[in-house]
Amino acid sequence: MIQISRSNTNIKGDLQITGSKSESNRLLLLNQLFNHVLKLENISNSEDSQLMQKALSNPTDTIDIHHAGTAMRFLTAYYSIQEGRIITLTGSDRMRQRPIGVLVDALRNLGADISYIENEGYPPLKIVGKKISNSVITIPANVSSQYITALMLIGTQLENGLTITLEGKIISIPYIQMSIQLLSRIGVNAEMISQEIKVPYTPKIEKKTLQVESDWSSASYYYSLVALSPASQISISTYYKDSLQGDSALENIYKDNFGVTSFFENGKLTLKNNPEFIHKDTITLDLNYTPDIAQTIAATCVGLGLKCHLTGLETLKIKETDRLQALQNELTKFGAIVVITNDSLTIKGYNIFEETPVLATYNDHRMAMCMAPLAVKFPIQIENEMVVEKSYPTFWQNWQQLGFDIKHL
Ligand SMILES: O=C(O)C1=C[C@@H](OP(=O)(O)O)[C@@H](O)[C@H](O)C1
Ligand SMILES: C=C(OP(=O)(O)O)C(=O)O
Repeated sequence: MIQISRSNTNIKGDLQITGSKSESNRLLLLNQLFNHVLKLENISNSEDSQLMQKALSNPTDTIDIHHAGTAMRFLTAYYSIQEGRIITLTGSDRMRQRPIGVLVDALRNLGADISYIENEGYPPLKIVGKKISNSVITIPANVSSQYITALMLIGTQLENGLTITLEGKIISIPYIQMSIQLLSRIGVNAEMISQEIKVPYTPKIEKKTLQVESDWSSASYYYSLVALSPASQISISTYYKDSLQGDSALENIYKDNFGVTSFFENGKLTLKNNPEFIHKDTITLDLNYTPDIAQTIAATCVGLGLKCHLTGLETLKIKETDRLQALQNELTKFGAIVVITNDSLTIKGYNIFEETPVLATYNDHRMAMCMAPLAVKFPIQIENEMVVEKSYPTFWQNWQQLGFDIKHL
């Protein structure tokens, strides 16, 4: 457990943030599918990307991808088409509670041989790799976009390509668009028209060097910190205004709601607080396109004592933890009156709270990181702080660089 505090809000800093784990895990898998012709720069040093890399070079028949959702979903599709390999694909206790039935059903309909080792619909899986010849599939799009990306990535290898029809509400759309754009960058002309995605069979791609942009979800913690710190200015690299990552919506969300201005110059993103900004009484946002920054935004509201009504959060229950329940539990420790439903979180007001809240992290990196900015307001304690490794292993070092006092208790 750590205690994190600081004595002033005059925060200045210049940090290098690791590559996007979403871009990295897609490109690592694509590189494997295309015989390593891609040279990948600024690959994420996150635990999830390391697990992906290790899995892809692991010749054994049992692969444990721990908490890494993208790795679990993308590798399920990948091993399904590895002819002659039989794999047990497993993960952490939490991964065994994160549903995968929608993807398994789709792959089975394409002809894959996958069975459940313990509970129907959940990892661990036994996957018998085989040649898949079907090329048309319909899949519900309202549970996780990762299932759709997983199918798109292997679609490049199917001899008739793959046409995916999306059923129902499409959630986390920017992650599907990221997959289309990355495929396009390596020369695969995938397209999405309305509820249909087409991925052409692509036997081979050209050699190419690709630079992974730094992780925008990780940038959210600096947006929050600057929002809470009147005299602050923080620069983070390497980010571009024109991003593949949906969480780059942070630029507008924090400008319009919290008075944080973003300046882009030569890959450096500088965040400045506007002390004249007049906050709304209640922040209202639909975060369906950006589920991974919901925790950050809720915590920013608490730091500023603002009410909020955040919607589009139906996927939060099946992430690293039930994030809606976890947020309610933890934000209440700051006096927030929090109401949650299946897909929303509302802060209705505040009670007085006791000093130095002790915050639980639920094996969820983002529960630790979203709370850290609140330490500019009051000292906080965070349990199991190393959960951050899942996406951002140097998080606490970076906060020390910014002048935060971090004591191990
Ligand atoms: O494709 C991806 O890289 C991701 C998609 C999103 O998941 P869902 O589609 O399950 O919302 C997001 O929350 C996750 O962190 C990464
Ligand atoms: C939901 C996340 O990751 P995953 O689903 O890949 O485990 C996340 O990083 O917030």
